[in-house]
Amino acid sequence: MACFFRRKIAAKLGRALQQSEDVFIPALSAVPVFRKQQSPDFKLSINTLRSSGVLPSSGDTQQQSEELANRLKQDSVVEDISAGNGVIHFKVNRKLLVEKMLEPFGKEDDHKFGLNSELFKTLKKGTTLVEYSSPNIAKKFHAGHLRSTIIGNFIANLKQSLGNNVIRMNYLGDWGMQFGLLGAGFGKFGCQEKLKQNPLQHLFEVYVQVNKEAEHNEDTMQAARDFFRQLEQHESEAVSLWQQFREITVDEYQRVYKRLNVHFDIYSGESFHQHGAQEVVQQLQSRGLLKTSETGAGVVDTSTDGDMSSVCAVQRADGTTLYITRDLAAAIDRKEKYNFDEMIYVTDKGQANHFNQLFHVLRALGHSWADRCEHVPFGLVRGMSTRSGEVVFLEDVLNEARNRMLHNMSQSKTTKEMDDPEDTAEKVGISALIVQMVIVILCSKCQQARLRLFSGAGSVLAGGMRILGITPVDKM
Ligand SMILES: NC(=[NH2+])NCCC[C@H](N)C(=O)O
Repeated sequence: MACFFRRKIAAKLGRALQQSEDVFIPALSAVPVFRKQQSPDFKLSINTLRSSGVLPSSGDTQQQSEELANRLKQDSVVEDISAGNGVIHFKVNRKLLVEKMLEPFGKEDDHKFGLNSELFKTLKKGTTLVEYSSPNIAKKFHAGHLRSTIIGNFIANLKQSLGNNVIRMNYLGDWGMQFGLLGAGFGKFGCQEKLKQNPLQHLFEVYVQVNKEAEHNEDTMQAARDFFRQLEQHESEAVSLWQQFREITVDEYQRVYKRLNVHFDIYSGESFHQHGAQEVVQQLQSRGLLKTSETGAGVVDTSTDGDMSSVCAVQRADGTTLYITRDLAAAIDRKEKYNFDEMIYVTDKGQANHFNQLFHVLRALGHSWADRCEHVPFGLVRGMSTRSGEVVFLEDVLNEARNRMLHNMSQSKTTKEMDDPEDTAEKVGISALIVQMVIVILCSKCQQARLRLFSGAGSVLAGGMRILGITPVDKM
């Protein structure tokens, strides 16, 4: 696409100076996007033209650029031409830019765009399990969860388009002491009516209240411990309350994920792997891999020299298992159930060490497929907030995106009258949210690979972003 515009500008220069357009191509460079909204698209270097003999090398470059710029006229391709210091700036026609960007999409079947290339045909295809989103019941759905949801879904879609059999999994934080607190707190502060009306909000409120009380009330803490013990021993009353919390949460999330066009094949969770976690500890023990730390915790040596300089704790001193122990059991269970060829975990980079340790211990247990497990980390983001305050629920973020778009539409002179502005705002607002996150990944990958942004996919997306007026909130 950049080629098309570069040629057009070169031809224009060729006509003005009565030269072959080819001599101007090396002097024309595309300006990386993301600078300023007002920045030009292409720059012509007067110095390059002087050294290649197109312009005389004597004389003032500033004057040369002004003279040349004055001889050029705007047309249907170039909408603005201006002289800078030793350069001429060109801005191309916005409508044409969009048309050119979208052109390749129209040529092929929408869903097959770019997938008919030889490279893609030779890619190995298999079963890919992608685990993403994975919020914790009764806790905040934070910015990291939102990113995981969008990036994970993007990866899953990409893998699917490439011909893999994709399993989309949500691994809920549905186990642990927080349920002891929630179980104990629900008896005091809970209300079935509110739970039905606004489940996530109500569970969160109960959780916050009971936490506050447990801070200074030992009885509450004891009640929480008791409730969690009852859960671990599968006592029916405790289990049925827990089950209700879980089901209601999953239903609610499913409803909200729909707005993002996100779905999961499986809602798994930490709760499924309590038993497996104990088994993992036993396997570690029987292989002589389980050591006892000074505090009495069960640990695995993950150091390269075998000197315990780095260890992974898998069991508390009281015999209970941890987050990572459940992850070990979950990974083994997924391999047995789905026999994946690769597994991808999408979380913020704060968990990078957790996943390194996870893969390390899996290998130590003889699971060579751990080499085909991958953690896709993304940068941590500052807390999310809406105009009405800090964000707790995914739904608030989506509503905020829609409302801001609705507001922008009402402010814009060019917005035409619409049948259903709310619906349009929903689609454009949520798309902006998604594109904004995806572009950040692509940009960071482009930069890592030292690619210029104004090339290939980067340019299409970055151009689209610029037209939509979206700026990435932060860097990866
Ligand atoms: N298999 C995993 N550990 N996945 C990530 C789970 C994320 C976790 N629930 C959290 O909110 O931090």
